[in-house]
Amino acid sequence: MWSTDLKFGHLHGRMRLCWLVWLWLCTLPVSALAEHAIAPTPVVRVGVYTNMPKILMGQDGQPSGILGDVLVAIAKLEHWQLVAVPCEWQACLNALQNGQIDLMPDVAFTEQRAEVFDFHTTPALLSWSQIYKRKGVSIRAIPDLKDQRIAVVSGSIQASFLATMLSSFGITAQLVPVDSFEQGFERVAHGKLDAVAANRFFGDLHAPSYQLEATAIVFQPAQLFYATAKGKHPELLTAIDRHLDQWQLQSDSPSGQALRRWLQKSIPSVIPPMMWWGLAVLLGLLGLVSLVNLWLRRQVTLKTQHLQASETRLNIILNSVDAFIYIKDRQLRYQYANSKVCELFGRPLDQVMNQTDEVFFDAVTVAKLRINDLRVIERGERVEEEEVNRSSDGLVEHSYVSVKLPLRDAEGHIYALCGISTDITKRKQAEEVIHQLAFYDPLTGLPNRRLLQDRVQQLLMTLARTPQGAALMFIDVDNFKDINDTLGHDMGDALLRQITQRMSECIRAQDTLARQGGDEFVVMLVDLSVQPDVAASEAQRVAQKILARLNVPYTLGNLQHQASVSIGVALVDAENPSREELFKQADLAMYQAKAAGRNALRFFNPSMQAKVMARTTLEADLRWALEHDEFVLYYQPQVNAQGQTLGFEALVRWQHPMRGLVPPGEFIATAESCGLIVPLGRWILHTACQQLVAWASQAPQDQWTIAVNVSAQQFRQTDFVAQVQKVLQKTGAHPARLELELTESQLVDDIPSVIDKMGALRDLGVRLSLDDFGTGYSSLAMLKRLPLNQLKIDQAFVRDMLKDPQDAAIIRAIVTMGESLSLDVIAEGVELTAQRDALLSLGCRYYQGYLFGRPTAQPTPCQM
Ligand SMILES: Nc1nc2c(ncn2[C@@H]2O[C@H](COP(=O)(O)O[C@H]3[C@@H](O)[C@H](n4cnc5c(=O)[nH]c(N)nc54)O[C@@H]3COP(=O)(O)O)[C@@H](O)[C@H]2O)c(=O)[nH]1
Repeated sequence: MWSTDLKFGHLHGRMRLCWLVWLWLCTLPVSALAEHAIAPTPVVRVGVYTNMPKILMGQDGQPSGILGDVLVAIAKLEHWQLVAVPCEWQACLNALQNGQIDLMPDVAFTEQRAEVFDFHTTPALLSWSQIYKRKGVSIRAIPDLKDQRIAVVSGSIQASFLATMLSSFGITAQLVPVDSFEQGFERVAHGKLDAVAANRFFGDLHAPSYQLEATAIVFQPAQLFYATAKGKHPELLTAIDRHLDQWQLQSDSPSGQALRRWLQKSIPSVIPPMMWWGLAVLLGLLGLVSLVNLWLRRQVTLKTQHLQASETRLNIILNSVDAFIYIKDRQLRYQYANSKVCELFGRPLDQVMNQTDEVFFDAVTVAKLRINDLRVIERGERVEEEEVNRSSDGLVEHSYVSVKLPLRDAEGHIYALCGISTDITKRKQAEEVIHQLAFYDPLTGLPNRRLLQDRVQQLLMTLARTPQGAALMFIDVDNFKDINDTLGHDMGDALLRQITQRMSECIRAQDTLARQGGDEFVVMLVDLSVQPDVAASEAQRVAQKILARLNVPYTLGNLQHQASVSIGVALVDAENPSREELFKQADLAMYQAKAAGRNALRFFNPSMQAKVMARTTLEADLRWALEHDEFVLYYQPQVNAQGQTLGFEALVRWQHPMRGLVPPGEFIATAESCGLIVPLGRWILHTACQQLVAWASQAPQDQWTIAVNVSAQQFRQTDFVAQVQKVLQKTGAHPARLELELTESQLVDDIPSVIDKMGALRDLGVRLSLDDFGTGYSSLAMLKRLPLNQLKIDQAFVRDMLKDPQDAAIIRAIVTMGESLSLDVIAEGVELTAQRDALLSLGCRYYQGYLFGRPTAQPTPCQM
């Protein structure tokens, strides 16, 4: 039994056990050491600093103290030649790391130190720190440290551990740094400080000589080891472990002897029994803590190894999958990128980290990515979308399917997003090729029969909802077989390509040109007029354009070749029975065109065909009529309430050599649809102005006005104002005598430019009248903005005003409106005196109608 144990003789058995557990030092029969073979004596340089009673330089120049004696005992058994190298603590550790010494005793294990030093496994000594106080200072437990001045060795483990412990208890104490335990003990002894923190070995040994007392405040249990530089001397550590393990089992081992020898020196002869009790409990606890600590360290090591292995495995997986995996923080900066992402960006990971997409993609891509990223980061959505991303130089484009998920912390806050993207560029390209092959003709690149059928089906569905005119044209190249047979298939292909090019120049972007196969093409025209007649003539115009364009000779190799096509047209409307029926109709019409001698156009519907033919003839006749002065102007008087003639409306007639006098209702619409209305309108304006000039020389005609109808197309001409100005200048007509009649429908589109144009006409001095008023949608607000002089009540209201009170009410409203806007109001179609009287009673004072005179070639004033 060693002397300390004797002092515990009165303790309870379990406490003694704790004490023994904690004090691991055991003994081993010396005979066992004889098993070691005697080898050449290696020199072991040992760092020795002074930390009584653990380590100090012995008088024989060998390490001394508990750890020094243990080492000397091991060295003897291992036949090491110990060379004690004196040094200060930090210098010793530096020397060990630099290889200037081989072994260092009294080194507590920490994770940081384990990075640069190796430790053996069985602790050489267990220690703890304790607070020692001056007599008279009242420190019994941790709370008593509040506001005390406590010496701590600067940079020591006690200093940082004590600071952390106090702050975790919320206790403020003044920790005063000192250079050594001796200095700390001295300053406490002299009353400059209240207490000192030291390791228990030093404290127990020196406290009595400084008249200091150990307190019950014990902290920071530590396992002390011999350490070597990392990877340098495993054999030393193995040998130390071997002996320490053996000595644990021996009652009188060298380590036990060393402990007894030095602790005996340190323990004062008289120790208060209560102190022993407290100490025993504490030591027991500390022993337990040490064991738990040891176990925890093992667990931590195991867990760390496990985690490292997991991380390595995960990295291997993440870097080997065929996907782009990345993590972006809330500022959308990359915080992780697997090797596929780094390859894509052409940068190593450290140059990807903390960068945003601006560095890697072009502006359009960045904007699109940002929208999705913010949905994840800000709204916590899981976003799964196809992305087309272009590199920052705009040269490389890839398609991806991307899934982005929010990453949340333990409290559920989103701190990042994780994205997984799969490159589907090749798949997309393959799909595109498949789509191209499935829906497009390889020779011409045009939609094939399948896509055409689909588009026609879509059209029929659209027509069921939104009425519009449309037409299907079957176009077959005349005698194409002969070209193939005589010039060869390559020439035939070349011709088909040139025909394709020319036809695509004849249609609009919204129309479809398709190749059915062989020499058969189909054009689907959309957005035609809802009126079948007009739609037919629109389709006819396109077809004629195609016929003319395709009839121009082709260059095939060295040859000039003349080709033509036959076109069959079927009008499409909501009534069309089915797509198949429609195709049949167009096909049939096309065969009729062929039968008609080729290079021809035929409509499926015979009556439509007749109408189209009639329209074609009419157009040609109108052109002829204009060139050969077959148009004449008729004049109808406009009068006031007293029946005085104020002017006339000019109304065009066609003096047809065969048909006689043709009224405008039979040709104005055709003239409008074929654009002939523009030159015709110019002629009418010019003739009306000439009439004004003819009247200008004598009264009362010099005061008469002429109202001229202006068609929508005419008015829409950008130089219309200039045309009017030119006619006025050329004829010398007085602008104030000219009145232009516009209709409401002409004014509704692009109102600002209409107002500008009307303003410019008013500036010329010309009067402006709104024709057929009441049939359109003019609002008071719009009327207010138009620089008008007159409203002309549509004859439909006048016709029925005597029978229908609603018509009378409308007329009254128009008159009131005119008055409030300071506009003249004239009623047309006045045939009866009763109508005139009723109009007058409603406030309308200007009239036009058969009651006052029919339109005549010679302007004839009212005779009433
Ligand atoms: N762009 C141009 N359009 C013109 C021109 N000349 C005529 N037209 C337009 O043609 C439509 C038919 O005109 P018209 O057959 O001449 O009929 C006009 C009158 O004859 C007719 N009218 C006049 N008084 C009566 C009446 O008491 N009863 C009755 N049943 N009909 C009558 O009304 C027509 C005048 O219409 P409006 O122009 O609205 O004043 C017609 O829409 C003309 O606009 C032309 O030169 N250019």
